[in-house]
Amino acid sequence: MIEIDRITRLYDGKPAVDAVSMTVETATITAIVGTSGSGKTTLLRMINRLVEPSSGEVRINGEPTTGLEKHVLRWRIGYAIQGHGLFPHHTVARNIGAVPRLLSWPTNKIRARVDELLDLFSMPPAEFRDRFPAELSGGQQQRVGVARALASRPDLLLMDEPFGALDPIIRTRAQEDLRRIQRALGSTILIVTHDMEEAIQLGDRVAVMDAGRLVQHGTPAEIITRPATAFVAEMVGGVERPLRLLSLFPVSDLVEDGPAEGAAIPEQTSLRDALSTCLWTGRDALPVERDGQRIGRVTLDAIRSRAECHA
Ligand SMILES: Nc1ncnc2c1ncn2[C@@H]1O[C@H](COP(=O)(O)OP(=O)(O)OP(=O)(O)O)[C@@H](O)[C@H]1O
Repeated sequence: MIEIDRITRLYDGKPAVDAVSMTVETATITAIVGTSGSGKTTLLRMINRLVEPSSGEVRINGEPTTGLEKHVLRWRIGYAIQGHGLFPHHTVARNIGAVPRLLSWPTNKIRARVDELLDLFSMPPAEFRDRFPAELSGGQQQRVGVARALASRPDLLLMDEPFGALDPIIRTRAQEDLRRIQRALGSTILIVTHDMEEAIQLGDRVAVMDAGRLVQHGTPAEIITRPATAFVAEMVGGVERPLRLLSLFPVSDLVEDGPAEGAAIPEQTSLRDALSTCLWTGRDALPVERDGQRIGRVTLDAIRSRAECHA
């Protein structure tokens, strides 16, 4: 568990981050979202002490970060940034194994960890281990950057706009990969983004920053249905709120008995995609299946009631 306790950073007497407190549970993703200049990067960098707090403290599993040497802290906290920051003259394997090597892991353990991570990121080790960063696509470089940050099994992974440079299709893939890998490894991740869509897709919790303050911290559904301030409501976006809400839930939440015509959809389909299918095919109910077996239906009416944000 990571506890951020009334952490503040002043520049020229003015707070860039103003008494922010937040608890991050182990094995979850928290997305910090806010407009430019709201203090997201400063908050993130105070956690690994790239920026020293003016006041307040951060505790990792109960231990204040001020009690740890900075280099030890950097090993325990992975850091991935936009533009990946790979060493250009080192192979993929050396890049990923950089921190484990500093920690004097045995060579075979480093190699096994590098291969495990490359497999998880869908980059076959035999093909990619010995390449140099310049021989990779932008998306592959970004994956190696994240793999490197995860290599030593850090207590926490900090990510600052890691997908900012990727085109929209690769970006969606990268988000899905991160979610899958985070679940597989049980990693604890704090990710900074200015994109609310990314925050609600990726975060178990979303933390909204405005002018250095944490204005709301909750589940994506809470942020969408009960925005704490006008600023949060604006960030979530008026007309898109119902669709964003529907994207968070699978069809299995609303399965009921009853007739429905046409092709079935899998139960893990999002309600947003089910709505699109209803509208696109002109049906007001869709059969739902699990492992190829029909388990019931979902209706347009049920989807519509779930989409109500009560704004
Ligand atoms: N080293 C510094 N010296 C003076 N002011 C700074 C410094 N670093 C950040 N600031 C100020 O602190 C505020 C928060 O900056 P920060 O980079 O944390 O915001 P951000 O939310 O990450 O923005 P962006 O999305 O544009 O990166 C800004 O007003 C910025 O100008």
